[in-house]
Amino acid sequence: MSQEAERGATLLNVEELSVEVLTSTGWTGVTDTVSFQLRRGEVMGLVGESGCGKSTTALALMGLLPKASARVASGTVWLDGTDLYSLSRRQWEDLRGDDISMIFQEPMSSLHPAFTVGEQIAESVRRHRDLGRRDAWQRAVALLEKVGMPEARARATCYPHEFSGGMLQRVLIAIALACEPKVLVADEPTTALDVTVQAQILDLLRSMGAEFDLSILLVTHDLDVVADICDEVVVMYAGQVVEQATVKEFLHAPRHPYSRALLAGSRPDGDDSTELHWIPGAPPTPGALPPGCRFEPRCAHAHDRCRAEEIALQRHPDGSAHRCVLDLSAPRGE
Ligand SMILES: Nc1ncnc2c1ncn2[C@@H]1O[C@H](COP(=O)(O)OP(=O)(O)OP(=O)(O)O)[C@@H](O)[C@H]1O
Repeated sequence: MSQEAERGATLLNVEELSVEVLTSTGWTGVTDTVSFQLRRGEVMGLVGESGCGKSTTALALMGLLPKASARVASGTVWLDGTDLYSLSRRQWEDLRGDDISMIFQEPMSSLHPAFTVGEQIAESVRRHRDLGRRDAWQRAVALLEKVGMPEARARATCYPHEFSGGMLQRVLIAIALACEPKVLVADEPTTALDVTVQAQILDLLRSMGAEFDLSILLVTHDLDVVADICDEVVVMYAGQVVEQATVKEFLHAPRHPYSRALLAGSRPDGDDSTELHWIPGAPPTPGALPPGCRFEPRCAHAHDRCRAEEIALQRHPDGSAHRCVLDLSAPRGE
């Protein structure tokens, strides 16, 4: 079997995506030629410290960048063979929900306070499927049952403020899955929840992913979450992809010094916290990038070449990639 077949066919192909945002000095790049491939049925973690461009990337591939302050400068996103940036506004609206859905950290901000959750799920179903009100309502109740909502029929008639954060995230997952999309983009979906509820929502995502044959792009800063449910990882630093690897490769033999630093920092002695908060220094701000490698000022392995030239992303035959003159994964011996 070819390596491509073993890893599954590519469903979402992000090619050289660069996004700019409007700052006091004008349009400034915040992501730079981001490329990765999400395969069918795969759960991919998009990780990196705060400000590295994870959410911007996620919004860009949903066509949801805030128009006044952010724009795609270059690059292409293909979803199952469709060039997303060639779509009209109307086609984007049809695609979102139908083929690709997104859930956010704060479920409350995605729901309308004045409508019951059942109405909101049914509305999402009706927007994409030719169903009458009664059938859409039945589907909403069935979806709530599927995402583990107790007493789904009764809870469908409740308003968002009547739910806990974890239950609201289940409602959002029900809306996201209402039309059985191919891809779910989840931006820190468990960050606002307490630890027990986080585990339940991750279990739900995992089981929904398997049941619906979903590909999931999971934006997270939590490496426990990555280890728990992801198959593949894309590591971003200062707007660039610095490593793409299977979770196993990433956890046991990361190639890039930044990946290694994240992993080391997520396991401080006597503390099982996995927040990415400890690497000395801070990522550069978008308008003030160092010459050469963007991680060089914080890198324990840096040398002259890293300061002198930009480092290209190297692609490897097994589908992984890294952006460094070194390869720290000694066992693979490159
Ligand atoms: N609409 C915007 N206008 C101005 N700057 C923006 C906008 N959106 C993002 N940025 C800037 O782009 C950079 C990347 O932000 P982004 O939210 O994508 O990072 P992130 O990795 O998702 O971080 P976090 O984990 O904190 O959400 C940051 O410097 C951020 O301030």
